[in-house]
Parts: sequence; C-alpha cells; structure tokens
Amino acid sequence: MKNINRRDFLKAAGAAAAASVVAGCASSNQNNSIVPKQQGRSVIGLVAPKMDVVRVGFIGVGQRGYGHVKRMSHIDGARIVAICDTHDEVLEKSADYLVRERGLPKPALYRGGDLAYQEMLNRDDIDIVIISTPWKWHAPMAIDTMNSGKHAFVEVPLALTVEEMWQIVDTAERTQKNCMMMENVNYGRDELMVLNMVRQGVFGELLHGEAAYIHELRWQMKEIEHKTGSWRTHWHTKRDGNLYPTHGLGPVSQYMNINRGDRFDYLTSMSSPALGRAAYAKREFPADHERNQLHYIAGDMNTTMIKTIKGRSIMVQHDTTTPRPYSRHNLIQGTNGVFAGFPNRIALEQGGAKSFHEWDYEMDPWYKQYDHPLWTKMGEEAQRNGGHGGMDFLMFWRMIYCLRNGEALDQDVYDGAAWSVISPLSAQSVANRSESLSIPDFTRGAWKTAKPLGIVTV
Ligand SMILES: NC(=O)c1ccc[n+]([C@@H]2O[C@H](COP(=O)([O-])OP(=O)(O)OC[C@H]3O[C@@H](n4cnc5c(N)ncnc54)[C@H](O)[C@@H]3O)[C@@H](O)[C@H]2O)c1
Repeated sequence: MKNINRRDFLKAAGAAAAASVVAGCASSNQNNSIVPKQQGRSVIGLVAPKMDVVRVGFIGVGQRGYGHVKRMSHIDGARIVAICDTHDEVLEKSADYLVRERGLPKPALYRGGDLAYQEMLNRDDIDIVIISTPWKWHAPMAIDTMNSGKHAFVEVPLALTVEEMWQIVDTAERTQKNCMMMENVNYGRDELMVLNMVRQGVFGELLHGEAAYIHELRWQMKEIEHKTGSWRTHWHTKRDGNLYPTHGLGPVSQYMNINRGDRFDYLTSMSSPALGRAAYAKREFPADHERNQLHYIAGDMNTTMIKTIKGRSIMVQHDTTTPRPYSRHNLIQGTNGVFAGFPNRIALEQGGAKSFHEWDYEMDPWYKQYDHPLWTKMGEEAQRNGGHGGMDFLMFWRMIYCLRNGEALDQDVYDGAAWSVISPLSAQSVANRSESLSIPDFTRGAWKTAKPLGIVTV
C-alpha cells in the first residue's frame, strides 16, 4: 500500500500556500489558472468494476458518521467491515448499534491516534471508505484511501485549499478510483424535481441561480471537547469567506450542467462584519471562557457571485451566525420563469397555474407532474429511513446501486472540487476588496464534452 503520511502530505500540499489561503491572504489570481500536469486519465464517467457486495469502512462516526453507519446498515448489498474513530465513545456506540439493534457482525474497530485510520486502510477486504471527520482531515484521508486501492466518499466540503483539491483530483486520476463528495442535498425531493423540470425545459434557457447555507449554528460553540462545534467554531477565526458552500451550490450546479457543458469561470466575494459570534460568546459564556478569547473574523454573512463560461450568474451565501430562518435559496431563473425554495414557489410565463407576477406556492400538482423517477421509486423508503427528509438515505442507496451495477456515480471528483473551492477563493477575494478570481477548471477542458447528468430512473 502506498499511503502518504500526513507530514509528507502537508509538505506536498505546500503548507505555506495552504496557510495563506486559509488566512485569506493576498495571492495572485494567476495562481488559480495554473493547471498541474495530468498524472493519469480523466475520471469523468468512471465506472468501477461491478461489486456484488460493497464492503464499507468508516472514518469518523461522530454526529454525522453515526447516522451514516445506521443508514448504511439498512442498504441491501452493503456490508460494514470496519470503523475508525479517535473517540472511543462514538466508536463503541456505532458498533453497539450494528450488533445489538441490527443483529449484524461486529465490525473491526480502529482507535487511538490520528493516523489509526491508515491501519484500517491496510485491509484488503474494504471497497469503499466513508469519511466524516473534521474538515482538515478530508484531503489526507481521501488521498490515502485512494492510494490504498479503495474508493473514497467524503463529507462536505471535499477539501480546504486549491492545492488540496488538485491533489485529490490528481490522485483520483492516477489511481482511477472514485472520490465522491457526498452532497446529500442533490438527493432532496425538491432538488430532484427541479432538476427534472430543468431538463424538460420548464424554465426555458437558464440564466441565474441562487444558493445558500443560511443556518443559525451559534449553539455549536457550546460543544467544547467533542462534536462539531469543538472544531468548526475555530474556522470562524481562520477564514473570512464562505465556509460551507456546497449544500446550496451542488443542486444549482447540476441544474446548470457545471463540468458537463458549462463550468465556473470566475468569482467575486464580499463579507459583512463579523459580529454575531463574539456577541454570542459574551452573552452565553463567562468573560474568561475560551470562547471569549477567540477573535472571530468570518463575516456573519458572506455573499459570493460566480460567473460561468456560458455567462450565467450564481449567488452563493453563507451565514451560520445571524438569527433568521434556515434557507438554501435553491433558486433557478430561466427565460420562462423561476423556481425558488424556502418556501417552495414557482412563477412561469408559460405553463404555470398563475400569472408570472404572482408566486404559486401550491407544490402538490408540480410534484405529481415532475417528481424525479428516483424519488418516485425510492422516496417512501428514503423518508422511512430518515436523514434530512430522506435525502441522506437516497444518496447512499444510489451510491451502492451504482457500485453494484457498474454505473458511473452521479457526482465525481471534479464536482466536489469545483463546488468546494469556492470556500478558499471567496476568502481570497474578500481579503482583496472583492477581487475577481479565476476558478480552476479541475476537468482540464473535459467539461466541454462531458455528458450532462441524466434523469436516472433507478
Ligand atoms: N452533509 C451534511 O448534511 C452534513 C451534516 C453534518 C456534518 N457534515 C459533515 O460531516 C463531517 C463531520 O461532522 P460532524 O458534525 O459529524 O463532526 P463530529 O465532530 O461530530 O464528528 C467527527 C468525528 O471524527 C472523529 N475524528 C477526528 N479526527 C479523526 C481522525 N484523525 N481519525 C479518525 N476519526 C477522527 C472525531 O472523533 C469525531 O467522532 C464534517 O465534514 C461536516 O461538514 C455534513
């Protein structure tokens, strides 16, 4: 096995470059246009040899990963072989669930140091690895996974810097392994329906999209030792930009055929002041508490504008701090009309139930006509198994289906990289008076001929 250890990885990634992007320091726009020499074949449309049973390993079974273990245990044709986590409590909880509640064999458990996962990767009876760890681990773990001959499935965002994205793309191409960032929102009922409507031309020619992660999460600052807030809070002190771009952007990108006929060209980004986290810390923690010693720099609301090669525009917002209702916007505007989410509403010039001057909030007729075939087939089971209204289960079901049936996955390494790179680039733009920055073409030109994602029927 050719594992890269973390020290070598960081060296290779160019720790200095990574640090400058993390800190949002100035860096020339030209750097983003440099395309590293390709080390292998493109993995667009990659089909892995059919697997009868998909043997699964997990790295990270905290708040997200534990749910993944539960869901995976309900999927036909998937077998959980091994689990790794540095926190004993969550490791045992996952094993207990499988043995006691599901009556399944106890998986091999890997614990101890930060690199214990590499021991798990040494096994030769694992096909895919589900990575649900803190963000800084996504790139090294995905790269080690592919280098060990396994397919990597990584939580969002795929990685943190431009350099890491390229390293992941290069490794996928060199090893011919899948590296899918698991953007679950693309499997939501509404997002699937809108994709189907877009493909049927309901909105006309696409012009503009709006995407967001607006989700008040200040309460996570109370998670100090373990759980999401124990590490995620610190990102608000390290990067002023969009910390989490992919949930809203993934679906809009699929509507627009990003990396499959169009691609992101450049972006510009602007942040509001960063006030909410410090105010919350002052209100909720003693003056000498660690949360009151942190210097929060991530603007409470970040707004990034992306231009595509075909001239379309996309607004992406991030705000996990201000008191306001949840939204991913999920807006797509075409020449014939618009769909917007949160709450769902439609206005069309032709083919709508009302005049386009008025929103139509009545979704049932639209679901009836345009529900995605995948949702029609699997939606009920997905909702029964839970996870953000069924989207999490449906994503896993579809991943395992593709692997068992020799089909290409719906999201590839280029999608994960393009959607995630908005984070470091937004920080770079914010730091330089919203300078316009080129967005790397991780497909190295293959977007021009790649086929759009079809409306799959299973
Ligand atoms: N797609 C979604 O809807 C969604 C929702 C929540 C979280 N997430 C993503 O899931 C990931 C995990 O988030 P979370 O909320 O579960 O965080 P968490 O802190 O609850 O869980 C992370 C787990 O990783 C473990 N870990 C840390 N370093 C490790 C290492 N070196 N080796 C093995 N295990 C290690 C921790 O002990 C912990 O159990 C993040 O990337 C987050 O963005 C995605």
